[in-house]
Amino acid sequence: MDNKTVVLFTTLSAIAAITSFVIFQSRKRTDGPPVAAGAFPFIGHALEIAKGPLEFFKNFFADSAVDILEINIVGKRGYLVRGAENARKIFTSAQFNTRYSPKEASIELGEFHQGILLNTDIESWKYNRKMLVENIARPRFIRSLAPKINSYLINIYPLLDQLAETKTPILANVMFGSMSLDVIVDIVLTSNRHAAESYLQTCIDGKTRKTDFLLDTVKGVMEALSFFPRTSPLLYKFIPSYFRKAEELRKFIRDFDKCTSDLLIARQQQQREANEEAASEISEDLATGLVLAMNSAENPMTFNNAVQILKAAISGGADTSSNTMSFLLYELARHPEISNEIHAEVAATIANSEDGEFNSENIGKLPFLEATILEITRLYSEAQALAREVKSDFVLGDSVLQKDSVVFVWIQGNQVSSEYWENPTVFNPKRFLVSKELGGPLGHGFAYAAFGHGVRKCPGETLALMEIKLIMANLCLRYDFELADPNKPLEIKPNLVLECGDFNHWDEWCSEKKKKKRAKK
Ligand code: HEM
Repeated sequence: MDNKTVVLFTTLSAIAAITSFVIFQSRKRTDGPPVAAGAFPFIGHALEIAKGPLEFFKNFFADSAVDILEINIVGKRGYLVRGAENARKIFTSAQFNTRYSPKEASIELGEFHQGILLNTDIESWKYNRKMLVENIARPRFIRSLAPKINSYLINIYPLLDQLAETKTPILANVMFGSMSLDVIVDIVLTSNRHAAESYLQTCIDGKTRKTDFLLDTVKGVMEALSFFPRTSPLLYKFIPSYFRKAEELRKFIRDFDKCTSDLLIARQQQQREANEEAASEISEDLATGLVLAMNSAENPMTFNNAVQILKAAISGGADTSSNTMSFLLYELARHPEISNEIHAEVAATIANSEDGEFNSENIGKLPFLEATILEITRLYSEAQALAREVKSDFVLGDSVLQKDSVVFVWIQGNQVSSEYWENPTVFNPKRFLVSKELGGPLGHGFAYAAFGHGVRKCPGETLALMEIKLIMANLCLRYDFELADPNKPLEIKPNLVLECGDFNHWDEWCSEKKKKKRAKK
């Protein structure tokens, strides 16, 4: 074992597991930009089990002399790996095409040999992923987003205007949570939900927010995706509180299955009944693409596959985009100079647009906004570490990752490491304006991998970047943001994805006066 590799064996006794999980449940990060891992299957488990030596873990990774940390949990060998070069080697090797997920967890989540995210069966994963990508990453599909999102936002502005007028605080994470689910459901199903409108209306009326079945279900599913892979089955089989939690989460999984199945059945019915003209009108979304694939004469897609793909798109696309926009808004509220620069860029672009709207062309001409979005995904990476199975012995630096182990690439560690970034914890979008032609994810080198890389990289990356750009361009054009309580620390919850907590938010939208001044410019 060389000096770049440290071995730490943690023996998992039942007591340690129980203690660690209680700690896991109760821990919330409240400090600034996150620096430690805590998300994605298993890594949270690993770190929480080692709660005692947690500082020890952190220190290893703060010390750039340590690149590979070996751990042993429940008899499974694992490695936590940092460093851009190590990330490159793992992401670009053909053997790392399976994300690790304990079998019991995959079964609980309905992802065992089906689905996309935690599917370890290569054949069905490849098929489902290909069908998803063929639908949601097509240039035509991406182009169709601008009019959809513009018309969705039209109903939101009058409400935001009222809130700005009265300086009523709203919760950004609730607004973006609702908005991003509304948008993804519209994108995949052309179905109009109005959850964000309804939330903003309750803020105006001073009432309590109504519950939203789909939003709560998707949130529950995200929690289940975090809970089952991290929790020993011994706990949720035999300890009453865990048993109850597991039952509660299973209900969300069943509800989500039922809900997506019903939506697909409805779309099949709609497709059957529609005449040709009407059918072509609803053919731009994912659900229709799936129904067409099910009807295909050659190798038709099964209903189950279609449901899995729909579920992957809705669950994969809701929380990630929502948290990213919430973190972005938080930083914009703290950095008005950046918010103003984005405003100037979007205002100049819109001034040249004939209809005064963003479209698939002019939205591509916002380099500063794009850089700001990448910077926020660097500082607040939705996935903290990416897990891959090691299928055969793999030489990494001076070490050998052993066959049948699991390796976690600590992307957040790389993304805030001073080895790769100047003033790494400072929010500075300008660093993404300079193309260093470093290769790797989005051309910014392997120290940045917020959407992953390689065969398992995020299939929704283009869609997400377009969606966030459209929403943020429109909001930055119209409003300024301010924190209700600038002294309140940002609450970050490392669940499956990095969740943005409440930050009693932007109470002051731009005043009428400021809006008019901006409009004149
Ligand atoms: C800001 C938004 C988003 C972020 C930061 C994000 C990030 C990620 C990351 C880091 C991964 C793991 C990649 C890897 O292991 O190499 C992933 C996987 C995935 N994402 Fe996203 N994502 C976002 C939006 C979306 C959207 C909009 C969709 C769907 C429409 C989506 C669907 C998926 C799916 C299905 C996977 C699993 C892919 C596989 O295992 O083959 N994501 N995402």
